[in-house]
Amino acid sequence: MRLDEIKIQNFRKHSELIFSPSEGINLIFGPNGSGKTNILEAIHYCALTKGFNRTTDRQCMNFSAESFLLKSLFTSDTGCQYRVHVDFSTNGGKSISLNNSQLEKFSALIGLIPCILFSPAEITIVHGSPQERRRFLDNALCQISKSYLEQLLQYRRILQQRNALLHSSWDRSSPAPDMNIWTELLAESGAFIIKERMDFLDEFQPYFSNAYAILDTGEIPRLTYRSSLGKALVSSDRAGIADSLMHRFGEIQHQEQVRKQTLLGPHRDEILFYLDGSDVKKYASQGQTRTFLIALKVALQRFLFDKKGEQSIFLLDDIFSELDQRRVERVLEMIAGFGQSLITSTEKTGLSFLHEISIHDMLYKHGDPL
Ligand SMILES: Nc1ncnc2c1ncn2[C@@H]1O[C@H](COP(=O)(O)OP(=O)(O)OP(=O)(O)O)[C@@H](O)[C@H]1O
Repeated sequence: MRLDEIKIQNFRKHSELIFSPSEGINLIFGPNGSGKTNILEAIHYCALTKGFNRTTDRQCMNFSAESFLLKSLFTSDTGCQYRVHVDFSTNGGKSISLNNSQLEKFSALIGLIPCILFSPAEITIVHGSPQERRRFLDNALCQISKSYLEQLLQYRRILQQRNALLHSSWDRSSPAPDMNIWTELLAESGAFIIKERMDFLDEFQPYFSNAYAILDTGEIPRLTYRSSLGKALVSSDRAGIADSLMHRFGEIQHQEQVRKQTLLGPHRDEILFYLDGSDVKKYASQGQTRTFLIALKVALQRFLFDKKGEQSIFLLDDIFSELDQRRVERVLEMIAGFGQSLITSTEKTGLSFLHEISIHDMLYKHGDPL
């Protein structure tokens, strides 16, 4: 997949900007605060329907505007063209269209335009709460599999219903009458998610070990899934996981009624990151942590390609300040010739294999309306 063009109107710092990146590695350079990251975020919006981290649509709207508009054109490796328009206004909310058809569900876009982000803020994947690591895993899986995305949305709906039921049941000595139905639905949907996540980590591990070994030698990295079922998870097939969940829900029924929330399931699971057997979150240096993160992302690029047969667009924010020169060179070697990448930097590098473009040359001046 490659981005042919993006037109940006009233998004973050940019009132009007046009950018037509080349194939290969594009380096966007400009001074601090000139809006380079804002451009990557706009591309992220068009590919994955939202900005970075947990920013809201409103935060992305230019301070002096009432709306923003992003118009993008992507071409797949097989030559299919996708025109994605994202429109947000304070009155009308957000709408997204694909090839001029309004999307009823934004999730329909997920997976169509594979896109991977590496940014300094993403360090929360390693240092943040378990939720951040689950999000990394879910985002990767949702780009690979539509059924995973649908099941995840379904699971969230069931969880919400079950929690509402736990919350509303006034009689704590016995469960609400239809609680069992919701528990069964949750166990079934949860088992699907747990199984997919465990399979993903098994398959992804060699990709990750390879990428890490290219960036840093010596340590052995490992990714492990820790289910909230703990030792109660006795089987790794889907039906077995569902049985284990049902059994355990029976055991913790009283606890759940007292705490009024669902205490078990993929929303409580954890992904652990290790280097030579030590927890990365607790023991790794800053440099090791960043290397771990970039290895995760580069590995994901290869993994998505093998799964989907489509190259991902790689957005790399600020790698020059995040990694030392040797690691940056290795990353560039790994991504060169492998799809389209967009990198931000305050300086030109002069490297011949990069397409270097100043942010000032993208600012819209005169001509056709955006
Ligand atoms: N909603 C918004 N409206 C207007 N300006 C905004 C908005 N959100 C962020 N900005 C401005 O965008 C600028 C930051 O842009 P960005 O992070 O893209 O810069 P950058 O070129 O990547 O900088 P650096 O090199 O320091 O990483 C800041 O000046 C910030 O005030």
